[in-house]
Amino acid sequence: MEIKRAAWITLGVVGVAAIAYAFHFDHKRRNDPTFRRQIKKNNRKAEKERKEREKRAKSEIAAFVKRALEETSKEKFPTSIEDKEKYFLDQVAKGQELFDADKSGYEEAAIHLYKALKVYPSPLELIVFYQKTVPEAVFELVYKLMSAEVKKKQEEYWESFPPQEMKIKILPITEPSKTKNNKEKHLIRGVFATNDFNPGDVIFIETPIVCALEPSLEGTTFCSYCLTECSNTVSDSNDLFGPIYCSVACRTKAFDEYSNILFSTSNASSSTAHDIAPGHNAPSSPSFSHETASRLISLIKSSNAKYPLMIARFLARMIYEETEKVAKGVEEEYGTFDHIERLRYLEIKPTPAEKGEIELLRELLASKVPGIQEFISEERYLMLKGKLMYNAYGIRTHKSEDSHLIKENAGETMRGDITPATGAGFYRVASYLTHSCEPNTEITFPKGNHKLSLVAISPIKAGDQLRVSYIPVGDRDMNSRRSELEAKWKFRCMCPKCVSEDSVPSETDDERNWIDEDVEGESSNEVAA
Ligand SMILES: C[S@@+](CC[C@H](N)C(=O)[O-])C[C@H]1O[C@@H](n2cnc3c(N)ncnc32)[C@H](O)[C@@H]1O
Repeated sequence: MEIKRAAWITLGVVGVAAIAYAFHFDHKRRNDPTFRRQIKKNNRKAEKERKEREKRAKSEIAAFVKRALEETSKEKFPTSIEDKEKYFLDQVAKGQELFDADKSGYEEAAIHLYKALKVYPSPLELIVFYQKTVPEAVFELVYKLMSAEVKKKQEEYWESFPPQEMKIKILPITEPSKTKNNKEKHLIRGVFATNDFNPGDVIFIETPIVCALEPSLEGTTFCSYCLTECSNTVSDSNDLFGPIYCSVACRTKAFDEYSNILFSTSNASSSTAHDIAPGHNAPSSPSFSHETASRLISLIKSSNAKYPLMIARFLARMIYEETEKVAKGVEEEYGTFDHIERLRYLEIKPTPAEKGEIELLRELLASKVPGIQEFISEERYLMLKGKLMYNAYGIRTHKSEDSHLIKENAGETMRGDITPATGAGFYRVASYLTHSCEPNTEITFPKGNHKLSLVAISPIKAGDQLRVSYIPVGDRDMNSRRSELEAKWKFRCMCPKCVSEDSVPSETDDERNWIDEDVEGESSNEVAA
């Protein structure tokens, strides 16, 4: 009881002293200019010291990141699975030893853990594990290294893509605002020639990342892989989708890139799977879900919807790339996902149809790649669908008299073509071509398959922007062209023809303003539908 009382008295005395000091302080602050100046000076000094400390810490981290990335870039990473395993365990052990010893070893520990990450097949899983097990300060350093690497890779992307032999560059453009009252500028990219071209010249040829036939043509006389019309067909009796191919080469590519993962009941590798005569199926994969695959197939066929198939193929292709990377120990500098990251897209609002597609895809792929369910989030699926639908081109390989065979799904056709397409393809470079009502290039499929050729239709000088027409132009007036583009593509056409024909020019209707600096974070600058 006595102790408690004494404690209260002490607290009371201290409290009274503090309040008295606060009064004194406030009084001085209000009435004594020298005191006020002194306080301001002290505050400025403290703020300066804080900023200096922050700056020092930042530059220490920057120096560490630079040193660590340089050191890692000189490292000869193992390629075989056994050597990778050994290397991984060795790096993790060294890292742990260092961070267990004391704080002075944190930086070196982070470098070892980062090196371990570079050979681990699923780095994201490992990062989550690190977060739970290594000291927070070490984790922060590893995370900084990873972020710096991603940033560097993004900055270097446009140095190696597109390859020089395509004779084009993809450069940022500031797009004048879409509406006259909107002063905001949007940053997009366009394709520019690096050589001169004459009408009729092929500027580049491109193979799609993925493509798909209109579902009503599957299993008829069109190759499911390259979309060509073929008289001699090759089938794959192990594929529940029932595709036909124009050649063994196309069948093998389709099997390796996606059908093996999606609809094939065969568990064998491509070299053996197709040597099995039709009717003599290879043993099916124990994890393969016939039922889920069949449900996805009937969804695609009954609704005539090719985009769920294109997305399934796209995701399967990503899985294929990852497995190739692990098996061969060689990593493509930029994977499929890196290529689509910067593309614009239309935001798609989820409908019950999309929710069903996502569920089926998740179920199907989870039986092949455990843990992929989380990757196929609703947001990511819709983003992928938006990017594919907004940027894909219709591929026309059929004779016009066969057009009646095609039942296009109106909800999936954005381009205003008069004749239906045989299918659609999603291309890395062509996706960046902007529209003009007076285009200088056109997209063709001269080989009658999925290979896209961009052909010059007027003289082009190095440095000119290459533009195609998204809509039939003919002799339509500016308002009609702009309305179609606004309705289907959600942008106000600012091509030179529309700008010159616009009788009420606005300040945003000037010629485009080319800029050199890199565009950051475009993946989020989607055009709202
Ligand atoms: C199919 S994407 C082309 C890819 C785009 N250049 C990019 O950076 O991802 C179509 C987008 O390009 C822009 N665009 C294309 N042609 C245009 C034009 N004539 N006038 C204004 N914007 C255009 C619009 O923002 C439209 O949303």
